[in-house]
Amino acid sequence: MHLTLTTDDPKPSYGRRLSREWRTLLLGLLLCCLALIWLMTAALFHARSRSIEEHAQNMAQAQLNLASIQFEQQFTLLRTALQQRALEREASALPAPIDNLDELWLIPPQGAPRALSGSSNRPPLHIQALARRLVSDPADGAPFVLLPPPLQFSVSKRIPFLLPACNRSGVCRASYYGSFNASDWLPALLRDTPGSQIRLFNRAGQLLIQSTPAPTQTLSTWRRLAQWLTLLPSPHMEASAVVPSIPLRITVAVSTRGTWSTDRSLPLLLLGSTLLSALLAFFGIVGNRLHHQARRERRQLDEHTALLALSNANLKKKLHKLASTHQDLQALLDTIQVGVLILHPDRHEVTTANMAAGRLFGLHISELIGRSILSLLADPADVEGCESLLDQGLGISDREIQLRDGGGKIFWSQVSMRRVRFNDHHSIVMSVVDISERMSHNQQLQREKQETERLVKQLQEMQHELYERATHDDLTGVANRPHFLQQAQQAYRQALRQGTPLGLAIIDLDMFKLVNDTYGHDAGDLVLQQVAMACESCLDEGQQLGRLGGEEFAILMPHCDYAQAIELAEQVKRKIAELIISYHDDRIRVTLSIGVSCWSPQDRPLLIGRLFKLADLALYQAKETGRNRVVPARALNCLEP
Ligand SMILES: Nc1nc2c(ncn2[C@@H]2O[C@H](COP(=O)(O)OP(=O)(O)OP(=O)(O)O)[C@@H](O)[C@H]2O)c(=O)[nH]1
Repeated sequence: MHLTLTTDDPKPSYGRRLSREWRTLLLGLLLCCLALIWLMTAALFHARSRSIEEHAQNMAQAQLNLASIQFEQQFTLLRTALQQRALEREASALPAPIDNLDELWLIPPQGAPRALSGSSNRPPLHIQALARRLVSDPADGAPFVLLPPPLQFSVSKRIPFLLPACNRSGVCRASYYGSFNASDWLPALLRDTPGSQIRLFNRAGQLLIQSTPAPTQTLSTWRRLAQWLTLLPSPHMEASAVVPSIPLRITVAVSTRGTWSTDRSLPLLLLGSTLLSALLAFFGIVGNRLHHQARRERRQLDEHTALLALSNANLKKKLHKLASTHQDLQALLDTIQVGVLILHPDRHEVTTANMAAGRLFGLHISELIGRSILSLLADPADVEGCESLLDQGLGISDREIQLRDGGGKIFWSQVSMRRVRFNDHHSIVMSVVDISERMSHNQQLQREKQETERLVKQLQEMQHELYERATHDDLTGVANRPHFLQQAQQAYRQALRQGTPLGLAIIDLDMFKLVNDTYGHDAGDLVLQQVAMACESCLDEGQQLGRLGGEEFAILMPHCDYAQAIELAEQVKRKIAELIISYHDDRIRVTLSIGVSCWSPQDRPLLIGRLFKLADLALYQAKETGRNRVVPARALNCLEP
């Protein structure tokens, strides 16, 4: 399975990148091997150098031994010369000594003397004369100390390298310097040769210092000069020996600085150059990759820049178009007398508003823009409701909402909100109509309506009361005579239409005058109320009780024939006869006399008054026949309905 990466920018395949990494790895390994080889070479070279140094030190020691022998010979000659000169001076005058030891002068082989100590820069006459004499005759016969000329030796050794083409050789050169400790022999020498001069020559055999020091001062002066002469740049090898025949210590110092530096630094240079090459190769590879990457990124950046410029131009065009559209929209909105606000779909902030909206809220349009519409809602419940609806993307249609204007004043408004797409952007268009005046009228109307409803209700109650008063008996609450007669007329008409029977019973309390006379009129009223209630309790639905006047009542019984009417009358009579009415401490009992009449469909039509007349005749008959009785009208032979 091959993995193929496809992008707009062609990149090397995975296999090619892998081989490049392998090449880099192999190059690194090769450089490491080379560095290892050069390290081994440096170690071998260092070992060889150590052997050469040992050889050079042996050579120096041998030269030192040779110098010791030469010194011994020189001082033997010196002693002999001194003894010979001492004998010769007995007959000749000694040259004027140089008394001032603090003034030491260096007399170069060619040139003017130079002060080594003291304050005078100009040499005195005797120094100038001495210099002239020494230049003309350096081998003057005055006593002198001669240091041997510098010894030089050289060693040469071939140093093979591992690489066949590289044959190198190292050369060691060293200079011989001598110093001596004159603490023992120089005072004795000066004592033996009083007034003598000491001359100091350099390693080329040229006279440097000529002096006749006092014994006590000469020691330190000469030690200082000797130290000055024996200064070495930086000795690395040192050997010393004591000349056995004279109190002289000879020190040989061999400077190797600069001798082996070339050969010692060569492996280090090679190693450094190898490491530097490795580093350069590494940084070259990395730099190459970075360069390619930078070029690729630069190309991508250029493409992105071009795309950005293109989109920027398009954006400018759209912005320009949007600005002109916005101006048109603003002009259009300003012609509308309804407040219109355009809101951000998510933040619900006002982005555009017309002048009518500004007037509604008492704010300039610029003050409205940026405000959250939720901050303009006065009722927290509306805030929650509107926020929920807007978040769900739903709209609001003609909702009556209380808004708060810029001064904090609350006014009623009719608000509609709808999410629209305008210029490829979603927005919420909100229309606001001030309905505070209408709401005030509505509230006034509502109040008036409530008042009217209250009055109507009161009127109805009064009407009902009037009706009740007009149709019902004040004392017993049953239908009064006119209303009962009216109802009897209607029931009769209905019986005629439907062809159903209609029963009528007229009831009269027996001996009621006696009740009034015995217990009083109030007791009579109570009896009338209790009798009416007892009679009503015996009635079925549709049957009607009425008070015809005084102690006289009547019962209208639709759909009842004679038998049913008589049965009901008997029931009422029994009920009243069993009724005991308590009045204070008295127990009052009354009876009824009832006359019953009935119209049947088989009968011929009659006036309702005739039916009453028949019942009344029957009642009269009941009174006449002993009271507490029910007498049907049909029992009266003389009467026909
Ligand atoms: N307490 C009271 N008495 C009334 C009322 N209306 C009529 N009366 C009395 O009822 C009595 C009727 O008496 P009467 O007509 O003589 O009849 P009665 O005494 O019942 O005798 P009979 O009918 O023959 O049995 C009268 O005394 C009236 O004053 C009323 O509303 N209240």
